[in-house]
Amino acid sequence: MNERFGKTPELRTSDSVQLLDTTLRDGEQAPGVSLTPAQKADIARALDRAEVDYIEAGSACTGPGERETIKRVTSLGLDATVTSFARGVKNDVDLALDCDVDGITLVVPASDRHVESKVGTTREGVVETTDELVAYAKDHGLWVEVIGEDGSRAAPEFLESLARASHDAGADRFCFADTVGHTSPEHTYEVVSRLAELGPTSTHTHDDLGLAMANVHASLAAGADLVHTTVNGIGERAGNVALEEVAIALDHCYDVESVKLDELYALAQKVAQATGVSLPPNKAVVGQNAFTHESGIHTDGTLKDDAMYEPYPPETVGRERRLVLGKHAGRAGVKAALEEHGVDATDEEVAAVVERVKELGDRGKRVTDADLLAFAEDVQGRERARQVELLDLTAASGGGTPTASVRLRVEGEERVASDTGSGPVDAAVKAVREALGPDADAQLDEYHVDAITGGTDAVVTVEVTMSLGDRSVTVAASHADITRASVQAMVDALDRLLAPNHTSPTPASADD
Ligand SMILES: CC(=O)SCCNC(=O)CCNC(=O)[C@H](O)C(C)(C)COP(=O)(O)OP(=O)(O)OC[C@H]1O[C@@H](n2cnc3c(N)ncnc32)[C@H](O)[C@@H]1OP(=O)(O)O
Repeated sequence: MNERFGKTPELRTSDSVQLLDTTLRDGEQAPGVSLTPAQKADIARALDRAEVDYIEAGSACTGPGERETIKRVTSLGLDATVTSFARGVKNDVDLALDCDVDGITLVVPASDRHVESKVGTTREGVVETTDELVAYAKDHGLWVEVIGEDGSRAAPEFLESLARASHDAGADRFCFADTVGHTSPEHTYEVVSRLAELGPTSTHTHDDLGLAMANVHASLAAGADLVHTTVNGIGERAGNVALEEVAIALDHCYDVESVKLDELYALAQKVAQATGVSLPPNKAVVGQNAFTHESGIHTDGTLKDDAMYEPYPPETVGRERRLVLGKHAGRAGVKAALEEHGVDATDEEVAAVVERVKELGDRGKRVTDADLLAFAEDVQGRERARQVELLDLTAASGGGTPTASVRLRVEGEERVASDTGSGPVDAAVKAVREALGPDADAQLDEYHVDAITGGTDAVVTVEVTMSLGDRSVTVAASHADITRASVQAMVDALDRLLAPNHTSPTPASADD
């Protein structure tokens, strides 16, 4: 817990908070997202590994395909309680039952807009249907949470009578839903306080005003003890509150355990990959920059004390700290980066490398390990024979199987190889590996493509991070041909990794 910050605030947050993750239902409702049965099963397993209490696997009413997918999740034998969304319609409950779920989130209209204009009923009609369907679902052995849809725009007294009717009919809990993400923490606190008097209360928040997290904490302070989340905050429109943010905030600020924190990063990456919704670099907890330090003052402070510029250690959430270089770099960071690559440098040499790093950074460029090492070689007047050089590359795709051939010079000897792949880049990368044989036993840890200019004639920059043993190197290459840029970056990274690691400081000259 955060001893560094002293006293835990006296909020009425329950000692135990459960999470219902709805990535597979509300998360999948994000425009353009559709998960295959295998992807849903894979994400469900990862959520279960993280010990999420409830997994909403989908909406059984959507169609036969979705029902097959939900069945696939329910057949996994997970520890989590697996639920399906159901409208206030008996057939939806039956369809959920067909999928062998453990429970349902029964969504009934709560605001007059939803009651009258959408569903075309009355408040009394909603209470009556809720009463019948909760009793029906409970009779069939389901865990039932009633969600009053658009609850934040509903009349609080009606929401209370709906919650009371739900509990009276046997519902396990009632959920306050800020369906359109429009409300304030104060309103949330007031309404949830009233609902929590009536029975177990959950909260479902959306981020349209950027208040999803604030409203979660207002709900918890008001007595709610279950939070609906999605991984990476994906969901309808601006999305839902993010699982990883709720979990770390509960742990860090209130010492409340909800899920296994060290599973969060792997989970976030899995969901980003499956949904195609990439993680913004500045995303809390799981964004690329969340534990990356570039500015000199921060890097220097972090090198002196890990906690200097971090709220909690990255390992807590399954991550590692990164120190990178750019226009804000200082001597301490550059010296540490050089040492990491086995380069000893005098203070004067470090200062000269810092100057080069800043010049490159000023031009808006990312400063890679390869750039740093090239600056150091230049400043120290070292000539370095390349270990691996790309002499020629031919790649063909479109129509037949993508194929690529490469000609490399490896330690003075020419080597040629060709291979096929899922695309020209894959084929070329395989051909490089083939040409290098066991020498290329390096891992490709990260591969990132950026189009620098717009249009189909764009120059692309490919940045790769490769590692061999305990050495890792980041290299970028730019070219109008993405295959060429990819292979060049990979060859340059291998060239660095295969080079002898240690250099000595330049002997001080008589003039020094
Ligand atoms: C808060 C949320 O996130 S809501 C969840 C959103 N999820 C989904 O929409 C799941 C995917 N949806 C679907 O596949 C389809 O919309 C279906 C199969 C559910 C329904 O399809 P259709 O019968 O063609 O209806 P359609 O989508 O046009 O309209 C939705 C219907 O649900 C009704 N409905 C909406 N909410 C509720 C509710 N809480 N309780 C009861 N009925 C509801 C609407 O009144 C409308 O009924 P109507 O056709 O009689 O006016």
